[in-house]
Amino acid sequence: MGRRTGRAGPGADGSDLRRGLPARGVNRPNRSSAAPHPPTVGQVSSDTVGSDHDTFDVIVIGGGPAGENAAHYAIAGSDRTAALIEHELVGGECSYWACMPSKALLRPAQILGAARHMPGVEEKITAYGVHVADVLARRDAFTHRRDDSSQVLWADAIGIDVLRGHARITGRCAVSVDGDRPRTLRARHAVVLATGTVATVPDAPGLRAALPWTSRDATNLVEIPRRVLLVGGGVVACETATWLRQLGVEELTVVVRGARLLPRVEPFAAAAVTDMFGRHGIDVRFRTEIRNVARDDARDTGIGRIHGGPATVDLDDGSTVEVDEIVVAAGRRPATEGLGLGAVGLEAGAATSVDDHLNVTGADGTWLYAVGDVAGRAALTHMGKYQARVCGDVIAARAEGRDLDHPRYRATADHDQVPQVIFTEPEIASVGHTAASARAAGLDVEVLEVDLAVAGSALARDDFTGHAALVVDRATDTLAGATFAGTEVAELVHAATVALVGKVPLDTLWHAVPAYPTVSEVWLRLLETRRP
Ligand SMILES: Cc1cc2nc3c(=O)[nH]c(=O)nc-3n(C[C@H](O)[C@H](O)[C@H](O)COP(=O)(O)OP(=O)(O)OC[C@H]3O[C@@H](n4cnc5c(N)ncnc54)[C@H](O)[C@@H]3O)c2cc1C
Ligand SMILES: NC(=O)c1ccc[n+]([C@@H]2O[C@H](COP(=O)([O-])OP(=O)(O)OC[C@H]3O[C@@H](n4cnc5c(N)ncnc54)[C@H](O)[C@@H]3O)[C@@H](O)[C@H]2O)c1
Repeated sequence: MGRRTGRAGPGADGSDLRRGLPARGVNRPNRSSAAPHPPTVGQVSSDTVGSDHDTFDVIVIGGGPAGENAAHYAIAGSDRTAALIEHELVGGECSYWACMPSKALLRPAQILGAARHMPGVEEKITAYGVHVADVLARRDAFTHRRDDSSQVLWADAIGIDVLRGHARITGRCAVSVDGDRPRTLRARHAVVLATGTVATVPDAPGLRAALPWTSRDATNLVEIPRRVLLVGGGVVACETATWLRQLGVEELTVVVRGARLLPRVEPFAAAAVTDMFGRHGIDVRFRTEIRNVARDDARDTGIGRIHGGPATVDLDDGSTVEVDEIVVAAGRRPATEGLGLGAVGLEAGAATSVDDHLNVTGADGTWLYAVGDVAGRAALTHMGKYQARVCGDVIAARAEGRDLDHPRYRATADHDQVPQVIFTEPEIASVGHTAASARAAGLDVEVLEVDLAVAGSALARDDFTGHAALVVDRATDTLAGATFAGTEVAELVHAATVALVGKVPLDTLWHAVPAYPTVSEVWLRLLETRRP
């Protein structure tokens, strides 16, 4: 594809310029036959997927949410060209294997839970659980059954060339791509690493040979094992335990190396999830690791299918558990293996770090950037897309000779302003510091805490419970962090993010009056705790 002019200018986010296309994947999927069908703009042909141009203004390696947005922002409103190189599916981990399928699996049981606690509705559904086949079908609709053609269509429509194959840096501004048509590309302005992370499997004897599930199997499950051993106590492990139990896993044992679940959230929030696991009969073993795994009949039966016969797992608490599947959720490592970092003086296969312009530290000059999980900051889709927007804007500014003396050219939100929602039962929505991390960072903080019990929460559903905490920096009387743990609290966190990023003093927040009767009235209760 050659140079183009007159493209749409940058919007607030990559998604809003997918004009005329069904929003999907990391943004909003085209998920039912009722959804609009893509118009016949920019038909993708084999010529488009792999053009003959070898020089691009910008080369992005990795077509996940971060890579897509970086490419988009770097060229939007200009005649610059971009290549987006992807060795699997355009849309990345988030669209097919992580955020989208996992949240699609979790939501139906949440709705059922709400209905079960709503007089006038509960009488109709008490006896029923989720309909597993329909839940899996809805999940498949959200992941487009791992067909990325509409993502490619979007890229093509806005002037990004999608190249299929594994990319490797071969020198400054030089990238080779293997695949059907191996070629070497050159970048005029920038190369962006957006390769994400891959799941790690601990080195316990017999574990790898047992072919355990990783998060890819758990999010794309097609068979529901009756007995599962889940390894890990982080976000992936806790969300996975939630949907496995909801979908009918009968015996679920969670092996946690540390002393608690979710070590990076407020202790009260982690304790609420632990309590809920207990109530659902999930057996959580803290300070425990796998000592040995034996599985005679391990077979690669495919993603989300049970990988052979029963496995016998010896744990270092002296117990033995027999299960039908093992799920490993024990963390991830940056996808930098075989990426050629060694060719430009960086450590081959190692993690990268970046400065606030998203330039890779240790690289010679400003041509090499990293965004998303591989950048080593917050491993979250929204933060990767944010970094990508900053990175794309920086590339554009440098290409056009503009100076970078403007806040939009620095990824400052990566520092202590990161929001996250953990979609467990209860949900945990947080931004910024916990009380402990604030104190560890040297802040003098006051913590305001209340239970989530206002008219809005009582009206929302009969079993609404939760707890909220604001971490207040005494020096500025502004928020350093906020955590909400409770029923459907996800949407509460953005108000906290705005207050934190905007450095709104608490005296000013008093005048931000929450509407009645909404769950947001918890803000009033929190501020009331400070009244003399
Ligand atoms: C189970 C699970 C659930 C999650 N849920 C959430 C959630 O609810 N909310 C949230 O914010 N985050 C969530 N995350 C995290 C989220 O998935 C990541 O933060 C996000 O996918 C990172 O985007 P990325 O573009 O940096 O990388 P990725 O999405 O991993 O994309 C990287 C792409 O690069 C490609 N690639 C890698 N190396 C090469 C190469 N050498 N050549 C060509 N292509 C290459 C890969 O194939 C991939 O498509 C979840 C993660 C998991 C595992
Ligand atoms: N809703 C969301 O925002 C969401 C959902 C899923 C994942 N994510 C993000 O994806 C990233 C990856 O999440 P994750 O949960 O895979 O990683 P993680 O690093 O957060 O958690 C991994 C856990 O596994 C444990 N562990 C490691 N080795 C072990 C072993 N040998 N035995 C037992 N336990 C072991 C660790 O102690 C840790 O608690 C995180 O940044 C997370 O925030 C976000």
